[in-house]
Amino acid sequence: MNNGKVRIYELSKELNLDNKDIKDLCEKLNIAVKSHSSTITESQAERVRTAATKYVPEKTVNESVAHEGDERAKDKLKQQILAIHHKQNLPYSASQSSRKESNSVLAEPPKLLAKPQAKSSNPPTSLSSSNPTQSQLKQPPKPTLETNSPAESVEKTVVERPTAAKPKLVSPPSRPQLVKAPARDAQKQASSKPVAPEEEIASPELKVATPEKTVNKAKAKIKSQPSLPKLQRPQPPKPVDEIKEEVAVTAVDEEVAEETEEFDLDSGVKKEKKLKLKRPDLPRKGKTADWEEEEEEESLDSAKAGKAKTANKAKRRPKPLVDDDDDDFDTELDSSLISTAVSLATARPARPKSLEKQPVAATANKVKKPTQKTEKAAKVDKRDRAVVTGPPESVVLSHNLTVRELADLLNTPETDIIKSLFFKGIAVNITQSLELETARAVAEELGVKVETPEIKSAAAKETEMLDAADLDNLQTRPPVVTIMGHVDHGKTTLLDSIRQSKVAQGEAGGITQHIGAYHVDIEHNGNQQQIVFLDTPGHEAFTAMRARGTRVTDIAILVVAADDGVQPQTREAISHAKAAEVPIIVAINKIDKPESNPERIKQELTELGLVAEDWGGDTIMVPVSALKGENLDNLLEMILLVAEIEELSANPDRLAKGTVIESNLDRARGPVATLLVQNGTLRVGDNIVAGSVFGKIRAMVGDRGNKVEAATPSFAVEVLGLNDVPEAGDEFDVYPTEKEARVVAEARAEQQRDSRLQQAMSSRRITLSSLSAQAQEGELKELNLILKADVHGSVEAILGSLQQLPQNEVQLRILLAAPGEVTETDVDLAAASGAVIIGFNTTLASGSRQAADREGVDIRQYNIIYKLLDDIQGAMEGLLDPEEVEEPLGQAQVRAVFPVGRGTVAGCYVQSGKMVRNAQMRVRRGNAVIYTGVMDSLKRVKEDAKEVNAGYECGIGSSKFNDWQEGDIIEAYEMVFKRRTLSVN
Ligand SMILES: Nc1nc2c(ncn2[C@@H]2O[C@H](COP(=O)(O)OP(=O)(O)OP(=O)(O)O)[C@@H](O)[C@H]2O)c(=O)[nH]1
Repeated sequence: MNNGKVRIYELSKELNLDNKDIKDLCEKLNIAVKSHSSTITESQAERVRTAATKYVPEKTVNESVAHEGDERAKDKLKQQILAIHHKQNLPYSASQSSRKESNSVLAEPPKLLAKPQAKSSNPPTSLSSSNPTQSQLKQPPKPTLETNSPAESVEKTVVERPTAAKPKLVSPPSRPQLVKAPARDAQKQASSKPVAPEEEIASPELKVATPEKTVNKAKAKIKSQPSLPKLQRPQPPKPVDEIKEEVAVTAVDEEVAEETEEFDLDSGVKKEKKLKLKRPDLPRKGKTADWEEEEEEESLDSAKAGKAKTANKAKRRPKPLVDDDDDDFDTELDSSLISTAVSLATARPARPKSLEKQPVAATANKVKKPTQKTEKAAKVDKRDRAVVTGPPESVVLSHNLTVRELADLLNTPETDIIKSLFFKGIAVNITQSLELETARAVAEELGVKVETPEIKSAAAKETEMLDAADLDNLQTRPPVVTIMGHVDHGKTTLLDSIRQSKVAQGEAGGITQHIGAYHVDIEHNGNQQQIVFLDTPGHEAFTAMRARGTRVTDIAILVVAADDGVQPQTREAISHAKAAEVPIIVAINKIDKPESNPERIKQELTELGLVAEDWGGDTIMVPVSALKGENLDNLLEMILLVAEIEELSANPDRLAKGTVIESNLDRARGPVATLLVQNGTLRVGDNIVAGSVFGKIRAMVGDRGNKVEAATPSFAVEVLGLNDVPEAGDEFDVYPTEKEARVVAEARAEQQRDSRLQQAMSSRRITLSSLSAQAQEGELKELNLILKADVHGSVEAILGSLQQLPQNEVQLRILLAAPGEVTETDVDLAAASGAVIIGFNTTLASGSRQAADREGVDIRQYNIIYKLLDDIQGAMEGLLDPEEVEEPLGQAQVRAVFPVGRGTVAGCYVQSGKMVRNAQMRVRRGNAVIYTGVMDSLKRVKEDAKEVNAGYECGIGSSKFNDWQEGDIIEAYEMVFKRRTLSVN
């Protein structure tokens, strides 16, 4: 209804008659109408309604509907015919014209294809069921909803599987899930949104190939499945204002119309209004002006439809939805309708991946080249949507994704993302994969909050080392044990004691610096058994390494000093072991000390969930003295006992695989790595790939410096022959042939290079851009560093610690961090970038010292991490601008005021400190400061004085202040510059 005017087609629906019938009636009643979209007055409409009660429509039943053989409601058929007529008309004629126009015959079928889907997805049951009006209303104005619609359309299509009986080709797909989630919430609600499985999305492609077949299939399916149209009812309405706005901008015309129709169908309310949004589906002759423009477009579109119906649609899309009943939008119904449109617009990403799987794309494949028009139209479409919707508030990023996927996720045109990356110095194309960090940077730049799924503890065992094939040939293997615990609780001493050697004595600063692996032979139950110990460092900076140690370990020994109790790293060790689901044995150490209190330790551990066996729990706790070697046998017994329970096994008769425990570049021997064999047997001559490093094992060295020919499961060996230094923590595999191994290594190296480059570029650019504002304000300082250390583990640990330093005012830039000697190249880099070189436990290659002297490069060498960190922090503080602070000098009281010339002088008594000529002074009267300025003159008796100390009288004057009063207090002070320390805020 519309300003007292009624359109013919509205009336036809209202009266459940064909437009033609209404036109006939009008003719009989002498009411002039041109077409179904013509309007008549309400009174004329009333006459038509009256006449219609007696009117018997001359209807011919369309064959295609007749096929359906649904004789249940003949009057319904009328509507169905109408619907089918419309539905098929458009695509058919479009494809016809396309055939005539071009050879791209395949361009059209997708629409047919899309239709059956759309149909099937929508609630057609209602069409064939009891409500004729509904069936009529269900006819979609255009079948091309999917053609240029992105993912959601596809999803929707798939989700809403064919359910109904007949008019499947007609019904537009409904989008209940889209309606639910207005744009910004779309991402958040992703989980609740039905997602079409890939294969289902792909199904349209298959159908494209054989449209008729598909249609038949769809029909068959539809017939066999009674449907539930009600389930697809549009969801909660959106605020009207918002709706209006979005509709006006996006003009999601046809989709809106279709949605509207569906809503009408289901709700049975306000159908006229919605129908107005709908494109009329009858042949258009003598249309009213309202329709002419669109009609014209449509004919044009039809003429080119063979290329892409989507193009037509997209072309029309920007056109605002102008209808004479705009003012009707404030109805509840229309709100719902628009909310559908909004969801479509917002939930639809710019160009979803799934778009490729849609009919059009599928067709494009066949036609070789998709029509430019389609693409262009799709772009226009995207732009429109982007304008309207914008990115969501937050997204969840869990893995690398392509530019296109990111664009989808962020609801942002791909071009914007490409542009953003370009400005970060990263040139990408739409299909290029982006690192998680890069994607995060882009998202954050768009103001989108990025959430990452909880990061799995580094300690978690990630890879199963056993394959199914190994199960037939499993043999017991020694347990791999990690000793963990707080600094100085006696880990190294314990291991040392067990090994009967003095490992602890050789350590710099008394701290274990990197993982070592040691084998211990023990007699157990009359058999010689072995335990492999991984010695992990205790300093908290080595958390990452400790986590890694846990990842390869079978049993964790938690050392707790009985005289110290549970400490932060004790807790941390427990959480690592728990994350890796590794059984824990507690060694309560230092029981030889008089102040030791094992029971207190048990109590503290109970609070952390480790309850001793003798306290009724299931955690084995063994009191030991590592220093005195007390009770160590018991501890080892317990380890073997737990190992037995764990049934540790591996298959030694296969090519080895395992984990790199440690690695470094040895000047004499080249890259060296300590490998823990976790399955199979590692042999000299094996072709190995560790991470992305290829190697042919030249030699293997055991933990006692002995040459080893083969290393069976659970054994750790140092290997030589790698062509580079692998990363500690990398897994390694042996390949049957060198060629195979090389190919794998090269592929991985390539991948890593790309990823590193991208990461480096993005982080660098991001740092620069995010810091540029501060730099402009002169607040930002940078300290460039080059870090060289003995092994990877140390590099990681130092980097981890450096990250902890506050960097809000001075930014640390690590230009290079790698294991190895400090080389001349490092010096060159430092000279070029004004960096300081930090060497940790490493030496200087020949020539680098001279180069450093020549270039004026500072090389600092350390072997204790605390010292290194202190120095770096000091250097950073040195870069801070000194702080200007007030330093009080003294206080004086005005006892008398003397006129001198034109001014006055205050006769004072210095109460504390001293008064200093030309110092700053503050004059207080009561609580108020009445003057702040410089003490221009200071006299002692009548003589000028530089300073007057406490307990003396003096005269104080200022050229700018004469208003002295008895009782005033003068505070003298000076401003001094003080070196600042780094603060967290
Ligand atoms: N009295 C006594 N002292 C011990 C015992 N075990 C270790 N210590 C002493 O405790 C100190 C630290 O021992 P370490 O073995 O270096 O401790 P750690 O846990 O390996 O230390 P980090 O490597 O720094 O993590 C040394 O002085 C040891 O002699 C023990 O059972 N009894």
